[in-house]
Amino acid sequence: MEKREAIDTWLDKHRSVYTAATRHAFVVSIRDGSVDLSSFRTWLGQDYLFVREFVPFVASVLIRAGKESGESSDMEVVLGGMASLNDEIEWFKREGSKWDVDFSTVVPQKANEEYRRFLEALMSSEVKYSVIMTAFWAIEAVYQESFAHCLEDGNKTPVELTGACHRWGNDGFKQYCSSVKNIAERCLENASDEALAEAEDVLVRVLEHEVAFWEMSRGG
Ligand SMILES: Cc1ncc(CN)c(N)n1
Repeated sequence: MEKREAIDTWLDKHRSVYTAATRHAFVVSIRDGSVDLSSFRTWLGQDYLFVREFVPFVASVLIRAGKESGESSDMEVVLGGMASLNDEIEWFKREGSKWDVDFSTVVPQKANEEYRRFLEALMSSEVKYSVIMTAFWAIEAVYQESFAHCLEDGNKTPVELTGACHRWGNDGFKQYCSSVKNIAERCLENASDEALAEAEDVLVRVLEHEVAFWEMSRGG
């Protein structure tokens, strides 16, 4: 296998789960305007909790990028992601008021808890840098691909939801995801067969968690 293209090779191999994660019925319903607003509110509350758990995960990626990468630009890319998470949390708070979602009363649902436990396990120092970077890319890329789809030509996305779509569907976020992917690909190029197998497994598991997260938002 051409290691440089590991991620794209895996995406081809696991195309059905990748499509399930990036073209989920919940996302498609935003794009075609049929979205159930109570599902959107559920997603908003649950994702706010997720993002708060995601911050320590990204902090651990940042530390690893600073210590292990050998490339100073890795740390800058992750730091950019950290800065946008700060804005994201402020955005969630504004949206919570707008949609009347009181985050202090939101209880994490099973899919959210399971995703959190998965993130915690990835924060272990035992997990290889190439594996954690692959996971990090996949988590961000699913949102980028999903919400960009809601902004593509022919969309009927309700105007009050376009803010969410622009948050992850904008070109700057796409560029950031591409930078994270380049880091992951560079690491995978030099990875052992064992690390490659772990990275592929983690990639699929991220996609499965993302599908479960959308399902949960729809009340599934
Ligand atoms: C579930 C989930 N996955 C990814 C992201 C993008 N940081 C998010 N906000 N929520």
